[in-house]
Amino acid sequence: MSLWLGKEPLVLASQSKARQMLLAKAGIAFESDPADIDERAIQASSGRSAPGEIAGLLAREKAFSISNRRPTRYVIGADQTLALGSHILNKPEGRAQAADQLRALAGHRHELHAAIAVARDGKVLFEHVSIARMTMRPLRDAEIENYLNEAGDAVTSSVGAYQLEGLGVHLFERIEGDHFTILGLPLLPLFAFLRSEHLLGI
Ligand SMILES: Nc1nc2c(ncn2[C@@H]2O[C@H](COP(=O)(O)OP(=O)(O)OP(=O)(O)O)[C@@H](O)[C@H]2O)c(=O)[nH]1
Repeated sequence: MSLWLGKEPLVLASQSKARQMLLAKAGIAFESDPADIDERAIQASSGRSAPGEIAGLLAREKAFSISNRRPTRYVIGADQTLALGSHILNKPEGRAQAADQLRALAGHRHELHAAIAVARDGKVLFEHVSIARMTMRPLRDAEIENYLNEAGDAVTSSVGAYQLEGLGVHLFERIEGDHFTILGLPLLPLFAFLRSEHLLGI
């Protein structure tokens, strides 16, 4: 018996290499079909400020946008929002912004709100938001520069300018939350839902 029992592969509405890797390593047959939505415009027009609500809204919008053009397919949308107190940070656009973000995060605890939504034929069947709490070490400017020299452009593909499973581990003194939430795809609640839909063989 294979692991994925769906008639057709899952559709992951994401260009995120981390999310694709997590599904692939979990043995799930899927196709990537990134949602081309304007996340910042949707966030701005939503009037929402709570990080979990923003992440949930964007995950739903991504799942909807792909589900409406992939009839009968189970589509996963995901989004991750970083909250430092009441400030919300998005993926840094380049090295300078990554350095600024790390200077702001260093010595403080921030939250990662990771949302998923599963849609089918334009209807949301499941949604969930998980939170991880990340305590970053105090960092001298020289440490930040050294980290950025070593980590390179990869820092712009993550909302906090780090890949925890890589060099990002050096930035932290405490982590509360599961690995999948931190990488942006809470697999445990997602798989519990898919199992309830008899789509998983384990
Ligand atoms: N590899 C890795 N990726 C991380 C980590 N923390 C956050 N991310 C990634 O940061 C990105 C958060 O930005 P999002 O806007 O949610 O997603 P995206 O990368 O734009 O991709 P879409 O799903 O297509 O919107 C996701 O790709 C997460 O996988 C981490 O510790 N390691």
